[in-house]
Amino acid sequence: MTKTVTVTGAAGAIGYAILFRIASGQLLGPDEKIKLKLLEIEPALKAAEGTAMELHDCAFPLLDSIDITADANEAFDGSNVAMLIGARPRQKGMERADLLEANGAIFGPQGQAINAGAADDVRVLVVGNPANTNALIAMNNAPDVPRERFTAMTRLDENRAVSMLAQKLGVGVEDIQDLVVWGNHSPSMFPDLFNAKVRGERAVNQVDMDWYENEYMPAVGKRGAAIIEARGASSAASAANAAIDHMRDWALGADGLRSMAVPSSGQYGVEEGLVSSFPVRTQGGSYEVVEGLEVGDFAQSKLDITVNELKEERDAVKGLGLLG
Ligand SMILES: NC(=O)C1=CN([C@@H]2O[C@H](COP(=O)(O)OP(=O)(O)OC[C@H]3O[C@@H](n4cnc5c(N)ncnc54)[C@H](O)[C@@H]3O)[C@@H](O)[C@H]2O)C=CC1
Ligand SMILES: O=C([O-])CC(=O)C(=O)O
Repeated sequence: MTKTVTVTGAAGAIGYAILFRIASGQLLGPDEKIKLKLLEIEPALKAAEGTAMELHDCAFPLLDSIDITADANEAFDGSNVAMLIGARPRQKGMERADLLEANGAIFGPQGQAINAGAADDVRVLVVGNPANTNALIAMNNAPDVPRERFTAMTRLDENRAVSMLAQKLGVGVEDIQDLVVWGNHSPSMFPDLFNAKVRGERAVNQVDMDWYENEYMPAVGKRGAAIIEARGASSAASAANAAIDHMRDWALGADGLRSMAVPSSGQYGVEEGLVSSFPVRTQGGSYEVVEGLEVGDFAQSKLDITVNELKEERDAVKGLGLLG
């Protein structure tokens, strides 16, 4: 079988880190041939061509073809997997509303192009920030695509949370299960140690609450900023890795609870339609939000903060007329 995988922002840092992994079979497994469609803005097309040359030079047996375009309709035509990575970064002096508007101008038309031409089984992952709200915009501009096909990435936050907890407790990352991050991909996100387990035991019982709230939560939430501070550029290889994890688990299934930002149908009191990170289980090419997990007063208060932020972002883009 052959699948069409569209990658936007293909000439960017995450694009460079993800394309080789996709073409080598790490996204959809060893039996799926890949047609790559790379979407870039005009000035970056040449750089995307350079990356395509290197992809050819790897002689990946699974790589069927590479198309490069600045036309969203062409890029999403027949797309089975759409990785929306390219976005407008915040620049100096840019207000939050300007950033939302600039990204609306990208994710609105991309949603329309997905609506017009993607394959019936298209699965969309938005990585470009603000990821949850960009996914909301794309979803609202694609009325014929089932809403649950639009997701945003909080897997990097989950992976960071797992790694930091493993280091704190001196255990392996494989000893930690079901560590889910809720809400927005922003410093307000909530890494949930109440439902997470370390070697089968409740994680929250193995840490100090003061460390959890005042060290761990901010460290997970602000890890992106810490990487920018250290590297002089935002996370790229780890973001690409998380995007592969997200999409592979969705397409091929995985054990345990995972974090995915998906449109709410009202679970856990999160307003319907908001794209919020939830605990999900993936199986057979689909995911479901796992209901009935413990959400005590502490967790609820943190969830309220991050979901309120999502509502504010939603109201802002709605006010700008970006929701179709
Ligand atoms: N959700 C998450 O956990 C994470 C999200 N990010 C976000 O991912 C995005 C990409 O990051 P990088 O690759 O490091 O940025 P980058 O600036 O290196 O690359 C972005 C690329 O997108 C392209 N682009 C801009 N507008 C486009 C459009 N309309 N269509 C197609 N391509 C377009 C640019 O030309 C550029 O090549 C950023 O918004 C970043 O904040 C980064 C890390 C983690
Ligand atoms: O802050 C950024 O631009 C990058 C990001 O989302 C992260 O590393 O979590």
